[in-house]
Amino acid sequence: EEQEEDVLRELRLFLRNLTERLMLDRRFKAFVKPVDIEEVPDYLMVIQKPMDLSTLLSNIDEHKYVTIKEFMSDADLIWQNALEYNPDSDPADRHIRHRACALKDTMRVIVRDELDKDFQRVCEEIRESR
Ligand SMILES: CC(=O)c1csc(NC(=O)C2C[NH2+]C2)n1
Repeated sequence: EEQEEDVLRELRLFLRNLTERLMLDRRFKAFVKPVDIEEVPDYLMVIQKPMDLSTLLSNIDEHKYVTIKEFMSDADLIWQNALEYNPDSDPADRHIRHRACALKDTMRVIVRDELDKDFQRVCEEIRESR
């Protein structure tokens, strides 16, 4: 009903704000756009489910996420993919892994500190009712 749509509108506002803040952070520049398959032709041989911050933003606008858990499943792909694609000990791999870990921790801290637990539960109830 309408009150449910009010809740989901507020969730989308939170998710857009979170995603936009991550996109503005210089550390996460490599995660803003999809990996360019022309530049990195082997990427799709290693990574089954590519994800990036601009794709998250499009998904939000397409009402893909009803709970924070669903959003975090996609958002976690970004840093998980980076750790998988960059496993070596060379400095370039270590550098992007460091940024992937910073992305993971930054997202979790913002969600823990800024998303109300009761609000999260209301979103879960809506998902279970559909
Ligand atoms: C988004 C992502 O995970 C990404 C973009 S470039 C890259 N890795 C490299 O450019 C090389 C460093 N060793 C391979 N990883």
